[in-house]
Amino acid sequence: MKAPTPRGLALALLLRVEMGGRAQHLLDRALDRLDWPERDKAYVTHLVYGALRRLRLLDFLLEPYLKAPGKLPKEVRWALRLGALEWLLGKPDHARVSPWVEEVKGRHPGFAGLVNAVLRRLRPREAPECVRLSLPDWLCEAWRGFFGDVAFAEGFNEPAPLFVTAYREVDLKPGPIPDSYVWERPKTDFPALGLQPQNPASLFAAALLEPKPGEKVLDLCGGAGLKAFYLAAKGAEVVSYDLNAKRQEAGAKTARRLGLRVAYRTQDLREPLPEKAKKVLLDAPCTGTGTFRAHPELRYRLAKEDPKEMALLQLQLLETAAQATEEGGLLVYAVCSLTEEEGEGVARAFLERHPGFRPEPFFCPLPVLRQGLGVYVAPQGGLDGFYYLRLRKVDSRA
Ligand SMILES: C[S@@+](CC[C@H](N)C(=O)[O-])C[C@H]1O[C@@H](n2cnc3c(N)ncnc32)[C@H](O)[C@@H]1O
Repeated sequence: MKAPTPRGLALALLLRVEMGGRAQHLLDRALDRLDWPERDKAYVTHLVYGALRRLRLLDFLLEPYLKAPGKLPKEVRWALRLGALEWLLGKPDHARVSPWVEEVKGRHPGFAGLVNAVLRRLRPREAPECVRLSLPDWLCEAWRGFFGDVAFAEGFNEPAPLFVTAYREVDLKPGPIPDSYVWERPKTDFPALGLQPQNPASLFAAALLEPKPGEKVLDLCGGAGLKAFYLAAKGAEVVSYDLNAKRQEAGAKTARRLGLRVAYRTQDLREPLPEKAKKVLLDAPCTGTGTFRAHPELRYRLAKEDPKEMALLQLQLLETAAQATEEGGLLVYAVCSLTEEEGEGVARAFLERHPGFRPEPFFCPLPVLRQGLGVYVAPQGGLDGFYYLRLRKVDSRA
């Protein structure tokens, strides 16, 4: 069988994303197995992420030249989108058109002429803002209403630096908060170097608990325990709870490799916990609208009702977290989402029912998109969008 070209691999991966796969996972798996030069791997990544991040805009640019784009063979449609992406990014015709025509010739020869003609005819076209940002209209409008402006979403289209949290002394470029660094080499066996890939906005949720040596901390919805690693490294005694035992097993392995002690317990957190602590972190499941940079396909899969539905689960989990917080203690609620419902909406509903908790102010060293009861972090400079609410339990009777 003919070895795939980087363009051919990008086409194949995009077809799999269209069938429901996750781009990041598919790319990692495919590229790990290939001994291609880094340049070629980076090109595949650039094409896959680029096409998904600008999908609505690419379809808008192609629209005047295609009668029924939905009826084209899927590979032809992706080849057109990728050719349009390279046009948008300023690649000259001679380096852009014939390579995509060749890819199509090998798969659907009858469409090679069409691809050639369309890619040569592309012209600038003024797109509405939500199309330019490749956001679904419902989310774009909700963001415009809540944040006043949606321009921040352009941050999702920036290339993502790879951030790592360091559990050893390292000589790397510092990230935007302590313990966070930028990894500028090819991916590697990170735990062997005392490193854990982690977005600084995610790390900051754990830092907000200000963990002290010997303190007991509950890490709720801890998943593999990425935030638990940080808390344990600061000397806290961490118990990490999650529903997903498989994720926890993988986390326990990484914790051992990093030389950190984390206790894992598997439980559905809609049920009360058997223990309490002065410090509790709830990193709740969410719609992930702050992670469109790393997961560009997610935006096309969400429905308008999802944030509201997710907020109901988040409130239930926050109830468990509140009960597990000792009087005088700190409770941090975090989500990697930027919707009103999952952030301020949850905060308002929770505080109405729990007058014994009050928001505990904090300084946010990351770019702030909006501040209310909690803080929304802007997805800028490679940061994921996040919402944090820090609460103090002042009276356990109320
Ligand atoms: C945002 S992720 C957590 C990421 C993790 N804290 C980290 O830093 O890597 C949300 C987690 O909530 C867990 N989860 C969802 N519903 C749950 C439930 N009812 N009870 C316990 N965990 C749940 C998921 O398994 C997932 O690991």
